[in-house]
Amino acid sequence: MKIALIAHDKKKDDMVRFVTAYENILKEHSLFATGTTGARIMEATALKVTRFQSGPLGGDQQIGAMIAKNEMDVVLFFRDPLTAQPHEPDVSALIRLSDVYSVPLATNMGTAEVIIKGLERGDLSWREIMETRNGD
Ligand SMILES: O=C(CO)COP(=O)(O)O
Repeated sequence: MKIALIAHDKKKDDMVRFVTAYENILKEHSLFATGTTGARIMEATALKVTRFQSGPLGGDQQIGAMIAKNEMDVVLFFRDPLTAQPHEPDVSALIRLSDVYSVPLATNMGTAEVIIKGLERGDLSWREIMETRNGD
């Protein structure tokens, strides 16, 4: 599965704790991240992450483009609901596209835990089945 990992600045410590706790599950998947989030994850773990631009410089849009091509299976986006973001339109666009393509999206750690446990159990394998069918 292709998984996007994104965290606003005040949520980056939470993201590092999260990926550290679930490193064994995440290492089985292809990971993508916005620039600074990806750098923090790679500093803290042995996970390999494909990094895009930093969020304010277009990283959310790059991940959005993958969603629009149905090339992203899960988005874990630890948003900071208490701080205004200069690139709020990009954040909203990413969330909107996840809904357009029915991509499982967590915007906080509680939901991310549910998704990651579902991922481990195979609850999201329908996405791979759909990809195989669409590729026919
Ligand atoms: O701003 C972000 C998402 O909207 C995250 O970007 P960085 O990971 O580069 O900090």
